[in-house]
Amino acid sequence: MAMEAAIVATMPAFQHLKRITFTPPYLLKLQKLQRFHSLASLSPNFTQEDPQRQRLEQEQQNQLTNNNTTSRSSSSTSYFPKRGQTLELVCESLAFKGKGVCKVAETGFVAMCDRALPGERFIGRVTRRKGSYAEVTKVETITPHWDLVDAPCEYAPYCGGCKTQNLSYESQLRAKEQQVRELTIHVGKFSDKVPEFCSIMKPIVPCDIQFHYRNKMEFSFGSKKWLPKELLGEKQVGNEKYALGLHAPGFFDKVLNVDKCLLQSEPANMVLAAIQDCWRDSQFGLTPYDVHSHTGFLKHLMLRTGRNVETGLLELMVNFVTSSYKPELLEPLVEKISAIPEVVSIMNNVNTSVGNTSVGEEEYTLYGKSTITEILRGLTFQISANSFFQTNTRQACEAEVLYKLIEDCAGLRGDGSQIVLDLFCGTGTIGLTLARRAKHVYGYEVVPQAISDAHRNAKLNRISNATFVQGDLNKIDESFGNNFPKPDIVISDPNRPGMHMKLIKFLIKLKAPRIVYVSCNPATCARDLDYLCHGVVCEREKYRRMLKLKSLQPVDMFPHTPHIECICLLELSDPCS
Ligand SMILES: C[S@@+](CC[C@H](N)C(=O)[O-])C[C@H]1O[C@@H](n2cnc3c(N)ncnc32)[C@H](O)[C@@H]1O
Repeated sequence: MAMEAAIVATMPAFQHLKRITFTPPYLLKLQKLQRFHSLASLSPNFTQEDPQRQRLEQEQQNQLTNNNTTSRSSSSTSYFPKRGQTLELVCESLAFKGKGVCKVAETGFVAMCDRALPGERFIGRVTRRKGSYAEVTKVETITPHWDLVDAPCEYAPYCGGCKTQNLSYESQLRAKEQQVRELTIHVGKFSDKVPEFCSIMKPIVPCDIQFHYRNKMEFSFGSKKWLPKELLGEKQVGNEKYALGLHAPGFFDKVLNVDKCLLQSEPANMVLAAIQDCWRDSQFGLTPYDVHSHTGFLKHLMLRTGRNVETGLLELMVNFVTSSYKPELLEPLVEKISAIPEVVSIMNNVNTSVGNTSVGEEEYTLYGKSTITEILRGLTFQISANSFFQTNTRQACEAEVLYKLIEDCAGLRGDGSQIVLDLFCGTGTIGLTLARRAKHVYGYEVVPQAISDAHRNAKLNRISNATFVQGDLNKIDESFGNNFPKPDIVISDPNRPGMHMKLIKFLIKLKAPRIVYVSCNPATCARDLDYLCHGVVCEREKYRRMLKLKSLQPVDMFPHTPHIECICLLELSDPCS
């Protein structure tokens, strides 16, 4: 096995990649016409040349175009509004990243608009052409969307996090379910005309609490405060233009200052308020990092909430990401926040790069311990600053919805005879919860800290039948698989870009009886399901269909945001092959 210790997951280009399935001539024509236009980037991790991304973008574009042409007159094909033109639009549904899919009433012309919600009639201004549709910004609402509710958060109209807070929760769920269904049909190429489709597509599982569910929030320090239009004329002097909060949508260099976030825990809000109260005080000499001049000290503030295993009470990790190691500068902040009883850990990640990442090259403990704990399906997990842990405590840990569904899909017999391969294992949460019923679990993950956490978590829970290996699953070679026995069950839980073609090829060739694909991006999920279930041709080799989609279960892990989690069960179509 040649797994490299590279930390950065990249998506190298694939030459020779094409689908086995037949493309009808009208689509080929359409694709030719649209070759130079592409849909909004799905993920910053994709490179421009990546055929996997290009194909997904093309499919999504076709999806929009196809849906569009079936419900409108032919006049729209020649119609294209100019940049800057205003249009009266009606939003019909929500698409990827929560953008509203909107139409011009007379022509059926499609425009995508951020923050447009289903049912809303509005005036939009064309900002750019994207293939066969336009991107617009909202100028004025004529009639509001259906199922309008008051957004409890004062920042909701501006903040990029909660885009649908003023849409009733039932409507949010409907929109998410519809989006998963559409992507599965149009990108995943699964027919909704076959009788089994209804039993495959499960209704979305709601989250029974819609606020204070996030156990991790990352805020940015910025040298330019983002202001709403009505306050733009106000003069800001000295440190008043500094901000700590969330990036305003579309502005990498402007930060919306926030004093609290309704998605995080109350103690996390206390910490945020305490820092807001003093960090601009000129006597401390603290400066936010400026993304243009690359000067300044404070980059990010990460707040993680866990639970004390003995008492069940909340415990908090505060992580300052700075551009250099100067602990004396952080001392006044450390003194203030360590007085909050829930704060058990204050960390400092030092990141000297000019990039925006919050993972430091060096990590220091400024106060207390270097990890916090959480309880999940009866096991204790220690989580360090940079390790992944499911962000919705309620759905993952308290109500145990997500992990119970994964366990049910894995369907382990429980006689201790089966091998589990846990791809993208993070701190080992899925693998360790399954280890109790398995013979052995093999986990793979790129972040070294997460692998140390996984080892520590196995030990902590007295689990000895689990092996965790650090490596980049985007860079596997032919020898991957030689170091573990053939698995009976594969769990794959990648982050938003989905699986690399190398891994997809490996999984098709592996012929494991069961794959549980856990995804936080229904677009890349649909693409990967298509590859796994319908086959691909890659580097002139054919990888034929081997797997059958048995169930697809959306779970709402992120109320008020556009994100959707899905658990998919795939089984070998012919176990004897
Ligand atoms: C969605 S998380 C899932 C973690 C874990 N399964 C859980 O439920 O806690 C995705 C994980 O994949 C890891 N990852 C991302 N890219 C990777 C790559 N190229 N190779 C291996 N692991 C990767 C991330 O560090 C992260 O821990």
